[in-house]
Amino acid sequence: MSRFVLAAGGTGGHMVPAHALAEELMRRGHHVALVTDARGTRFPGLFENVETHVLPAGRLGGGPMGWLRAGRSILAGRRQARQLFREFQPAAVMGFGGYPALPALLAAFKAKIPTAVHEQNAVLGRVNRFVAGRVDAVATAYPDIQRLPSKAAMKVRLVGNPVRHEVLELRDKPYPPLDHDGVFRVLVTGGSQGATILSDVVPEGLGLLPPVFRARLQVTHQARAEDIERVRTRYAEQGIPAELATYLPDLPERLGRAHLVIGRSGASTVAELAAAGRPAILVPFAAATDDHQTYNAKELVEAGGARSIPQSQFTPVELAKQMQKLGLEPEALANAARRAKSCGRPDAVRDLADLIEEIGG
Ligand SMILES: CC(=O)N[C@H]1[C@@H](OP(=O)(O)OP(=O)(O)OC[C@H]2O[C@@H](n3ccc(=O)[nH]c3=O)[C@H](O)[C@@H]2O)O[C@H](CO)[C@@H](O)[C@@H]1O
Repeated sequence: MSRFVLAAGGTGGHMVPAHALAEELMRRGHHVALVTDARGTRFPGLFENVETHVLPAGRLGGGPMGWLRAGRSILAGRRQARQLFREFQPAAVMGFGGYPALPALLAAFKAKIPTAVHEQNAVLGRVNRFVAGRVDAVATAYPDIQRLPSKAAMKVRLVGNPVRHEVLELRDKPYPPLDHDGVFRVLVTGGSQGATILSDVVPEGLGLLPPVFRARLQVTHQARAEDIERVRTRYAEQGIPAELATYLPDLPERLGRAHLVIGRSGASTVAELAAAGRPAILVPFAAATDDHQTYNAKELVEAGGARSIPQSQFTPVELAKQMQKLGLEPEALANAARRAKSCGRPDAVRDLADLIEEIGG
């Protein structure tokens, strides 16, 4: 039995994989403490049974004054983290990105505690890039990782992104039955926030498909609250049955029934498509840092499980064209589903837990 500290910034993208690892480590009989910021304590159902420490954390950048402020709060955070480590005596510290991970990792370096980071995206994030040269291991979600400092190249361990067990269970179920003339289910999702561009383009794009195919469509579309009524009207005008929601708590179940997904390529969405094996048309969020969503989509695209359309070229005509290129026939789609599934990494949590045990051992 060992003691481990997980340090993660307060957004879902960082907290969800950290939580999955915490559960696995506790299942293995270890003690776990979480270091995060105030936002990190506001995820219902996450880390409720885990000792949680909130540290001050400064954002990097923002001009000389910004750096000064960040420097001060990082130093204060590092002091608190060192105090925590003296009491908790962790065997290893793992960071998941986000600013609150930084003071904890800096404190671990100073105390000579073994460290690792996990990167959810295909481009190393700011904090992970900053510490990559000093940590003992860099766990990645994709085989090809951008902006990795060369001195960290030897430390990389490909593990994948943990996904919810409801999604993992889809891996053992077949691609949903699809007849040449049966219902065709499309799931449209813009990530945790929804995406207006999907609302503007998808109803029109689906409306451009051949009428016999259009008649088979059944759409679930997750949209931003301000877009919902407009999108509902657009589907109704196209004669396409569509269910609209701002957030789908039962997304895994809907993913299980979907024949095709149209969505953003946030780290978790991509991991879920690969875990479940669902073909997709992806529209990477153009303003994402270092264009990381384009890189996130790359593995699925290269495997033949998805097609990616740059946001600047995402028009109804292009969507209809890419859907036809992916193939709308049951055989082509089942084939794309298999290819997507080949990118899945269902053992991500196990491999992450093995890694932290190894560096802390
Ligand atoms: C705009 C932005 O900065 N996005 C980033 C954010 O993505 P964001 O959090 O928006 O998107 P992700 O794809 O990573 O995760 C979305 C998660 O929400 C779930 N879901 C979504 C909609 C819904 O109705 N129901 C539901 O359960 C999905 O199943 C998935 O698990 O963090 C990711 C991980 O760092 C990054 O890759 C993204 O670039």
